[in-house]
Amino acid sequence: MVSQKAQSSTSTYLTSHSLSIPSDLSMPKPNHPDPLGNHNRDLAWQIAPTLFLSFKYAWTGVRYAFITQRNFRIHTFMGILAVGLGVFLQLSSVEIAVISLTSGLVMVMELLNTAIESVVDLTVKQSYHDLAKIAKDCAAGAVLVSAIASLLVALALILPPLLTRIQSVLF
Ligand SMILES: Nc1ncnc2c1ncn2[C@@H]1O[C@H](COP(=O)(O)OP(=O)(O)OP(=O)(O)O)[C@@H](O)[C@H]1O
Repeated sequence: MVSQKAQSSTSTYLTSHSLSIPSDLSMPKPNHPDPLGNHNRDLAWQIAPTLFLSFKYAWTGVRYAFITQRNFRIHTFMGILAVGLGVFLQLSSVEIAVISLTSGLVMVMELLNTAIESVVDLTVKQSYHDLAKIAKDCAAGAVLVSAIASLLVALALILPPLLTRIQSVLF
């Protein structure tokens, strides 16, 4: 049921961006030779020929996650808020770096979670499989653990100076 919802948002995204899923994913199409001469990518449908295109595809992935994944949007907003508060409260550069790292880690985990969900859906389609459940639950667990760690870091570094600032304004 939830998978159907995820698949429908993926389909909407693909349709609105004039993209489609290749009908025969099992057939390798080695008509895009690896420009670096690596021979370990024979199964890849396409290999980005330039560094610029690699960045473009990576950005497309971030955009896809932002558009289709509500949790990714929430984590992005929370990360911006945490770093913004750090700057506003004039935390040290090391403290802001730690907040940025942990906030970024949650977004990275959310991107990997989205990637794993897509590969699982691609593999098992709409059928139930215990291993699909384990893969999705563990990927979601990774996001949860990183979010808790990020929250603890934010509480430890932001809350004390924030409370001091609020007290100084009120009293
Ligand atoms: N094919 C499947 N087989 C078994 N269980 C599945 C399958 N698809 C989904 N599930 C179960 O449903 C849960 C929710 O699936 P979904 O695809 O929405 O992942 P999610 O991690 O909750 O997504 P999101 O991160 O977008 O909230 C999974 O964590 C898993 O327990």
